[in-house]
Parts: sequence; C-alpha cells; structure tokens
Amino acid sequence: MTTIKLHNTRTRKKEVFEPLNKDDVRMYVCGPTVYDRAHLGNARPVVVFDVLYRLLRHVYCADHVTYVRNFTDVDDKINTRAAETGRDISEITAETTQWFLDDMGSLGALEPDQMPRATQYIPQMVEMIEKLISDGHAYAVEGHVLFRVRSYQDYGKLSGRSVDDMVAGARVEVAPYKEDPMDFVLWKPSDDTQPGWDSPWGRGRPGWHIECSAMSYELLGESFDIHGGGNDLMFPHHENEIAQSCCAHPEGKFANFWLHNEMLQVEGKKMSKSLGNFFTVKDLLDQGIPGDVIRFVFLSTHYRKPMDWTAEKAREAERTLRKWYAQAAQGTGTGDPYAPVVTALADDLNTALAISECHQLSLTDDIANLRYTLQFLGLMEDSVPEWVSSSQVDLSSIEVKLMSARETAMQTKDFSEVDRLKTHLADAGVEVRMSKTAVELVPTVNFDPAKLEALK
Ligand SMILES: Nc1ncnc2c1ncn2[C@@H]1O[C@H](COP(=O)(O)OP(=O)(O)OP(=O)(O)O)[C@@H](O)[C@H]1O
Ligand SMILES: [Zn+2]
Repeated sequence: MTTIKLHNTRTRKKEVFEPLNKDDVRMYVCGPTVYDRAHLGNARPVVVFDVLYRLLRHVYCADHVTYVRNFTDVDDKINTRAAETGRDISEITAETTQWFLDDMGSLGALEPDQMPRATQYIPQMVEMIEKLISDGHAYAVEGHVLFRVRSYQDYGKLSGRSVDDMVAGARVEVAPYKEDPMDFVLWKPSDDTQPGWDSPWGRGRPGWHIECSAMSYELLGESFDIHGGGNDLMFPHHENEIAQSCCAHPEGKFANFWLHNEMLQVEGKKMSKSLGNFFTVKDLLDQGIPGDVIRFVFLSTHYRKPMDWTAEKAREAERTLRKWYAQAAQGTGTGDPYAPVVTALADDLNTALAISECHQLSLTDDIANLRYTLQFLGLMEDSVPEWVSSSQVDLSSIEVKLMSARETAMQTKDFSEVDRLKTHLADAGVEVRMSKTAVELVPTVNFDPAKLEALK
C-alpha cells in the first residue's frame, strides 16, 4: 500500500499518514460562506483538497473515504448582502451555492460525499453549546453565549500562540458582556429582520465557528483523520473549532491531521473580497480559459507555497494540456495511474513533481497510462475536451489541404497557394513542420482557432 506523508500543522512536521480506521477515512474541509461568486483564491483549497481526496480514494478505495465540506449559509455577510439587494436570504444562498458547485465542477473538483448546510444543523449546534455551558466552557449573557477561552488550556496550540500574545496582537471585539476580550461568540441574538431560531437563550443564530464543530461531529464523529482549509483560517477559526470540539467531546481528539493551503496572491497580497483585489473563477471561464487550464496552473505550485495567477502561466498550461490531450486521446481511461505520479502526490501532495513526471511519461508515448494518469489528477475527466478537440479537427483537415496543395505545387511549380496557407497558419499561431512525406501542424501558445475558420 502507498505510504502517504502529509505536513501536519498541529505538529509542524511531515508525518506518515495513518488513518484511525483504514476502512473509514474521514476528512472535513471548511467550505464557503455563500453570498457571492467564488474568487480564484477560494478555488485553491477546493483543488488542493480534491487532489488529496482523489489520492485517498486511490489508496484506500473510494467507498472507504468520506469527504465533508460545508456551506455556511447563515452569516452576517449574507444578511448584509440581502439588505443591500432587497433579495431573500434563501434566494441568495441557493443561487450562490449552485454557482459554487458549477464553478468548482468546471475545475474538475469532485463533489464531496457530504455537503452540509449550516442552517440544517442548528439543533446540533444548540446541543453542543448547552454541553459547553454545563461543563463550564461557555456562559450565557444578554442573549449571547460566549466560549470561555481561558477554560481550555491548549488554546492557541495549532497556530503556536499563547493566549496572552493573542490578546495583545489580535483585533478582538471588546464587549461589555464578555468576561475576557478573547472569549468568542457561540450564539447571538437576532432581531426581527435577521434570521433566527428559538433557543434556550432566546431567538438567535449561531456564530461561525460552532457550525464546523457541530457539523463535523455529526457527520464524522469526535475523532477523525484530516481537517483542512486555507491558512488564513488557522486563527481564529480553527483554534476556535478545536476549543469547542475538544471541550464538548473530551473523549475524542477532533482532527488528527491539520492541513493548510497557502494563499493565492495578487502582487504579494492575499486575494480577498475585502481587499477587492479579486477576479472570479467565472470571469476566467468567460474569458475562454478552460477549467482544466486553471486547475493545471494550481497544480503547478505546491499547496504550501504562495502563488500568483498570471496570463503567461495559463498560456503555458494550455499549450501543455493541448499536447497531452491530443496524445492521450487514443488511450482508454482504465488501468492504474503512473506510479511516479502517485508517489509524488503521496509525498505531501507534490503536484508540481507529479506534473513533471507526466512530462516524462508523455515522452514515452505510453498513451493509456498518460490518459489514466491525467484523469487521476482531475484533468481530462471524460474524453478530449471540446476546446482541444475542435482545434484538432481543424488542424488535421488543414494538414490534408496543405499536403495536397504542396503536391499540386510540385507539379505546377506555383507555390503561391502553399505560401498563402502557411502565412495564414502562422498568423493563427500554428507552427508548420514540413518534411518530404508529411505535414505536421503544431499549435503554439498564440494559437487562435478562430483565425482558421477561413481555411476550413
Ligand atoms: N487568496 C486565497 N488563496 C487561497 N485560499 C483562499 C484565499 N482567500 C480565501 N481563501 C479560502 O477560501 C475560503 C473562503 O474564504 P472567505 O469566504 O473568507 O474568502 P475571502 O475572500 O478571504 O473573504 P474576506 O475577504 O471577506 O475574508 C476559505 O477556505 C479560505 O481559506
Ligand atoms: Zn470551519
């Protein structure tokens, strides 16, 4: 069996991954708050954890792996959006959830086994909060319930901070009803205009952190294997999840491995909605950049390194995929992925190495293996995607045309038609390779199929 090694934020080491139960491997990843289109940064954890999910399914079998990713559909950002637009909250969250699934599907991300919506788990959240109160880890005051951070000794361990440092450095909300400024909200009161549920503390709604603790407990139990998310969530979100879950269920260990992806950046800063320096996945797809190309660009950088999106990277990715897909098209989609690619992923998801192994494989002309390996990486899911096949058809018919034009020219000694075709092809970004017996047309990075319409 393949040995998987993963960098565990909890221990700050790369460790051999041993599932708690290899017949029931369990992973939870924090999902989006659904009030707006996903930007490209939001897609990074989706692709990273999709690669891990595929690897786990490969090693432990698909039906022995459970991947849970939530939708946060109750949040003040959603309420604000509803107030700004005059639209119903449920309409906004349903629409945004579907956009998210569509956009991430375009990037070749498999849907997780479970996609719980926070609003469907309110009773479980209330129950967990009651337990925390009765065990002295939380207190109710003025319609709020707060987690008593100082009641949990290990608070801050994941991100390696002491509570006192955090108090000094963090922008914590100071409120008169808090025992300690570090205490965070588990439940808060709702007025008539805000979504709310009846609870022992009056009509209210949950804080963000308790959502993940309650949903992961409900679906994966008190101890599970992997918890993932962007490293921007490590503090306070993940620290708070750990505090809540470990205090409510001291019999469990919560997550064994913590994995954090680095940020997609724009000029050295995290791409984020609040900074306004973002573009959406949909923007890129609408510009005609295929989802596979976006995925490939993500895979080119290791998940624990910051990365930028550049048009040049996209062009390069497109050129490589075009070549590989054309090569792999004849192969069937069954068999095993190329072993060095699996080995690369098993080493803390070294996707960049996996891609260079694919380059090696593509040089061997092992078509079937290349195809299955690309599918394993979430590329070339079905057959050859439209954006490649359409250009292939164009090129092969033009190849025939050019061959016959050349044959005619050899006899008439009039090469003007051959030159016309070659000029046209060069203008469309196609390199023309002519030998005595064959004509080969190779698309370059500047390939523009639209410019070939006239030649068809
Ligand atoms: N630039 C980024 N690179 C990688 N992952 C990101 C990036 N921005 C957000 N994420 C991840 O996307 C998910 C959703 O994040 P969130 O909704 O907070 O987006 P955001 O743009 O950071 O929003 P805000 O600016 O309002 O905080 C989280 O898992 C987060 O880790
Ligand atoms: Zn979470």
